[in-house]
Amino acid sequence: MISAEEALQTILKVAQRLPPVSVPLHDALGKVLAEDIRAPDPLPPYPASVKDGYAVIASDGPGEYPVITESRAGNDGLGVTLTPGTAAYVTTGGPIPDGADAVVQVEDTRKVKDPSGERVKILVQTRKGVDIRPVGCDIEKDAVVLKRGEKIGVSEIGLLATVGVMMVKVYPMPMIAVLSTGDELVEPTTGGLNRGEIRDSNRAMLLAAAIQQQCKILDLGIARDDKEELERVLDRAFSAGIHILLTSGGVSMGDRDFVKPLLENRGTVHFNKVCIKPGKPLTFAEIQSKPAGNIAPGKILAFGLPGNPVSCLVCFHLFVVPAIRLLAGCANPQLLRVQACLHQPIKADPVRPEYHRAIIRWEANDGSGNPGFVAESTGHQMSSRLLSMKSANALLELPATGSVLPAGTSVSAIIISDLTSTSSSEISLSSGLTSSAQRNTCRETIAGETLNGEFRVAVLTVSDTVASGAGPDRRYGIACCFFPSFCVNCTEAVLTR
Ligand SMILES: Nc1nc2c(c(=O)[nH]1)N[C@H]1C(S)=C(S)[C@@H](COP(=O)(O)OP(=O)(O)OC[C@H]3O[C@@H](n4cnc5c(N)ncnc54)[C@H](O)[C@@H]3O)O[C@H]1N2
Ligand code: MOO
Repeated sequence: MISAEEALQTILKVAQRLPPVSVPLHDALGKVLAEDIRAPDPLPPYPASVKDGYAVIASDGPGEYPVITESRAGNDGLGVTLTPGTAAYVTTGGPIPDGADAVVQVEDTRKVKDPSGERVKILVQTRKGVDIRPVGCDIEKDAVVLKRGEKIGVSEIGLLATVGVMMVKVYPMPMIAVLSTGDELVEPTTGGLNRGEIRDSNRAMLLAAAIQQQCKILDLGIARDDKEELERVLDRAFSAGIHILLTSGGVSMGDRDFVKPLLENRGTVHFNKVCIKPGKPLTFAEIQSKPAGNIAPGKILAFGLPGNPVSCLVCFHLFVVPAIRLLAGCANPQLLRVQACLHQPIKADPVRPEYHRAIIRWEANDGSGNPGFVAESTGHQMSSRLLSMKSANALLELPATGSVLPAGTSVSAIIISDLTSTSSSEISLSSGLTSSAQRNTCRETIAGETLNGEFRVAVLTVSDTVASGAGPDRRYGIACCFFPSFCVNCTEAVLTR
């Protein structure tokens, strides 16, 4: 049996980045950039005011001056040059008129009533350059603002909008096909179960896990423990343009465990047992797909996941997630690890390194007197008990010592989900709320319409500079914050002036 590390290295050696594609800015969120992005122009493109106030000539000093122009955006004040003894009104981000070399914020000035024209009293002495953003001070012309291999998050979307990139070259997310195998399996919609039947949980779970990783999915349903049926379903999947195949069940020692022999027959099986608990019978194969219709041939990574639901999901996290990341262009496909102190004693397995399901949260005192992560076991760890996976956000890596690790022991924890949902601050805050229903449901009335359990966010850019085309609009970045998948609702919610 190979180790988890050897298994992962084998998978990562076989996996290859998918060829890049160009996608609209909206679809780039969460993907990995396949090109360097340069700024075509400097930001700001003109010397811009940092404050609402008055552009002045610093050496003029305090005193009363005529306001000869206003510069708010675009062409305002164009062609007007400040001469000694004059000032210009400017707003934050507005272009600094020629001749001016400093800005005095409005709080340090007083408007002077004068029927012959607008005048201002400058109350303070300023210095050359104060409250002016020189050309290119945020981004220099031709600077590389984003590099190939960087993941596109919300701020990266803002940067792409800033430099005017609306079609982005990215690595696509893989297409994953999911098949459950087993004569005992029935659809989750089945009401009463007959003897020997269980509802198929793995397929719904794996499809959800693939969606969570932003992958495209193909649901292959349930295949009976029948060699011909399995061959039929899988051969169809192999020519459907998929990049990853996930089967669950039928990889152990049963007389009808047909998945392994079929993968052997169709491609190269790299390993079929890993020394881990749970997940021992994990099988990994490489299949070369044949061209079909307009689908080009390619390499398919086939994972024969164990049927036990926990083993199946743990293997997905440990091996499939890094493979997805590599295919999707991630420079570092490895999983995130942190150290966490055990909340209670845990007995380690004597033979196989264990991936113990736990909920970790940040505590002001992790037991050592210092702040840190504390890991609480999800209870009984049998690989059929899916409840041991519920709410788990980490897999504790316990070496196969067979001994009891006392409470307070610091162990490595692989992060498998968002940590924010179990932060200790949230727990103490929510205890002050009257009911969980109040916490989870947003009731809002907009123009007489009641929206239950759904937020609608409208994003509007209010800026003369942006409206005149003189500055970049970063509303895409804000919309992405609210809608991680930048869905259709989002684009509907983005308004322009
Ligand atoms: N003689 C041996 N038997 C077993 C060994 C072994 O080394 N020698 N390994 C055990 C380990 S470890 C695991 S894990 C399981 C994995 O077996 P399979 O991958 O062949 O899976 P099945 O036998 O088909 O099913 C196992 C278990 O999981 C349930 N299951 C299967 N698919 C689903 C599904 N889609 N949704 C919900 N539950 C599912 C199934 O009913 C079984 O209870 O093998 C051990 N045996
Ligand atoms: O490896 Mo199995 O997944 O222990 O139950």
